[in-house]
Amino acid sequence: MSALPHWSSDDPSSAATVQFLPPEPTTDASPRRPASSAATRHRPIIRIEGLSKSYVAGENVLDGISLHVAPGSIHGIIGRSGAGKSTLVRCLNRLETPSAGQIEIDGQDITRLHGAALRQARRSIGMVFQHFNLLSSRTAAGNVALPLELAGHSAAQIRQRVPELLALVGLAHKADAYPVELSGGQKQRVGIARALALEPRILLSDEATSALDPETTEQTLQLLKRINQRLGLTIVLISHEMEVVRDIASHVTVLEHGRVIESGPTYDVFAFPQTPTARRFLSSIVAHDLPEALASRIQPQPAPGSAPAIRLVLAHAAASMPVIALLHQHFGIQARILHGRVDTIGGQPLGVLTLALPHADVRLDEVLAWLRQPGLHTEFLGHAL
Ligand SMILES: Nc1ncnc2c1ncn2[C@@H]1O[C@H](COP(=O)(O)OP(=O)(O)OP(=O)(O)O)[C@@H](O)[C@H]1O
Repeated sequence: MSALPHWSSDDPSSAATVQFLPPEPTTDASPRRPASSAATRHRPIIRIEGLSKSYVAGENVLDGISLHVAPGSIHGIIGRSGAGKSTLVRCLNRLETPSAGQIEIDGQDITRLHGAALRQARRSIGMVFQHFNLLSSRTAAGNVALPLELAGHSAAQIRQRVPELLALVGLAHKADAYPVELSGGQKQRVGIARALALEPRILLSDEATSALDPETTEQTLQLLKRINQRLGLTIVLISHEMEVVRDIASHVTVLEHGRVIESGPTYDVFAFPQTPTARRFLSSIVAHDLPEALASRIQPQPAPGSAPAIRLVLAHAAASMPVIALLHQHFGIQARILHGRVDTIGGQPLGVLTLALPHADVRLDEVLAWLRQPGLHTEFLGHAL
């Protein structure tokens, strides 16, 4: 006997009647991400085309990467260990030499540059590292002065510029301190001031907050954000911490085996990941994937005591929609939350909920049709026991 005889277990996409429509014009709530974004509207400051890199002949660590980075954006690069993130970022400032492809920075193909021309181009790209890479024999001021000295600035220019840079990162009072006398967060701020010394247009950050505690991470991210906004600096940031990407990146690219598998505005990638890898990666932030124990309780066919299970992505304004109350109001359904999370991505709310919808008197296809509303994406998962 089926416990839910009136629910349709047919293909839910063949939904018929729409019982209730919102007052505003409906737009397609498709899970596919929008094609147009800031990264495609502006002339990119970084344009990577067909970039490949191998350390060992025949083994591509980067495999035909094409990627555009919009000026003024903060672009996160995520992916498993060994996916090629550091190699990609190190190709951007030619710490690594690409095996094939082009990298244009501000319209100039840096893969063709050598010697003095390459050194000149590198000045427009600063870099911060996970372990700060400060010279222990130099004070904070001395570390910040180093790139200026190497670039041939006069002593008078350096005396003027270094205090400005230390003030920018909130360390004017630590000019004479040696690295050993600084906390991790302070060392990283010296690293950031040093990276900004030659007024780069791009800042590369390779796990810059990974060695810091959560509070210091937050302060460092706020500093990077301020610098991004105040100086219009483009930041390319590798992080294995999805919270960092959520809090700071306007765009994100997911790498797997040296290839781009997803790329777009952070909100869209987080709300509608297109690949299992990205879904897994984002699961600490967005509840796309169900815990194993729960997933195994959802079966394709109804069974006695089971209830249809759906996943709802509530994006933008829809995230504040009282969807459970509305399901009850319109269909008399007493939805049960099986799993879910609401978070804020780039200042915008995003909710992902898995609901069980026990009810005997309504057709599932009608409920799914009603759920097709702006900002709401619904996926029928099966029948939850
Ligand atoms: N200098 C090198 N010589 C040889 N192989 C290298 C070198 N640097 C990186 N690799 C290899 O290239 C692959 C990609 O490494 P990369 O450091 O770019 O990945 P990643 O995504 O940044 O990893 P992680 O998150 O662990 O830092 C790995 O298999 C790594 O072993």
